[in-house]
Amino acid sequence: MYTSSLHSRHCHIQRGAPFWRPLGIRQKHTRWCKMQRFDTVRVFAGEVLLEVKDLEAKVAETGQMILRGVNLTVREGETHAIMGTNGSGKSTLSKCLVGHPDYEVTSGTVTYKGQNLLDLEPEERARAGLFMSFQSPVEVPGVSNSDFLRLAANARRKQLGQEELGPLEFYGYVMPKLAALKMNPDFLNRDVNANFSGGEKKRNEILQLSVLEADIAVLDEIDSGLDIDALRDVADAVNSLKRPNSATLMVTHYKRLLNYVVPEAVHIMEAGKIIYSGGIEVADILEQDGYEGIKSRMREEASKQPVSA
Ligand SMILES: Nc1ncnc2c1ncn2[C@@H]1O[C@H](COP(=O)(O)OP(=O)(O)OP(=O)(O)O)[C@@H](O)[C@H]1O
Repeated sequence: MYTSSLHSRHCHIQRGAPFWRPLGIRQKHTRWCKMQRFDTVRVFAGEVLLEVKDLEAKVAETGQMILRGVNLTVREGETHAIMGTNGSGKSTLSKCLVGHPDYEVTSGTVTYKGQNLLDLEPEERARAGLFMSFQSPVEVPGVSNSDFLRLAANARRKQLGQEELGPLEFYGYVMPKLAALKMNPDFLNRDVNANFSGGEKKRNEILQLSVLEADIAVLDEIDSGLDIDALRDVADAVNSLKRPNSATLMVTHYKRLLNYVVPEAVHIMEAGKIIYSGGIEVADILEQDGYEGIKSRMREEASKQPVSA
């Protein structure tokens, strides 16, 4: 267990708890925690990895506005889940983060490890440790998975100042990763995603994440189309790839993924904005009462807010 998760337990504040308990693990974090009034969102010590502020974006071709002011802060060691109705903009947000050319950011900022992410080309973002798994990964006939993965891994290693891997060295590097993901080594010889089943494509996405050793993994519906065993394998793999200084941002419709990859924060998107955030209980409300349950919780909380003079 790493420090941040240990600390998160100490920092898990229940509504009505009389006082903060001094924690003494990391003074800086303690001070930061004391400034916050969190309910059940767990708080971590890590530095801010990704900060999205007032992000607005449109479809480049049609000009249709999709994101209408997204705010999100992700710290090292955290896992966040983004949920929301179909068409609310979850995938668009993910794709804007990786610089997908279909979208144009019209205002707002995205800071990643202190630098302006929006200034970077998509491949620079990937080399800097930002990874996105797509809902429908593309097939690349004629390019073997091993060549593709080795090229991607070497680009990232170069960025990190590490030695590039030759074909044999790469084999030694990737085999334990395949084993950890319970993937057949045949995956390496097949063309990228070509004729892969839906579940195989999802596993292949996670293999890419594992090979790239990304610092922030944006996983768009990584659970869709998986049977229960595959869901567990993929979730185990995602958990095993977490590091104290990395973070995971998962888009999902279903609580079942969050039973395995437990997030510190769950955000609800609607009409291009995050309208509500909380802890895992948000996913529970959604599962039990749907989006009306979230709205009713929002109304309840609003009614408890003191009316300003
Ligand atoms: N490239 C595009 N061209 C045209 N419209 C788009 C494009 N990308 C997204 N949209 C539109 O933007 C809206 C948001 O789409 P997005 O895929 O981000 O939603 P989502 O929340 O991920 O939905 P789902 O849960 O169904 O995957 C939708 O109305 C969609 O039709």
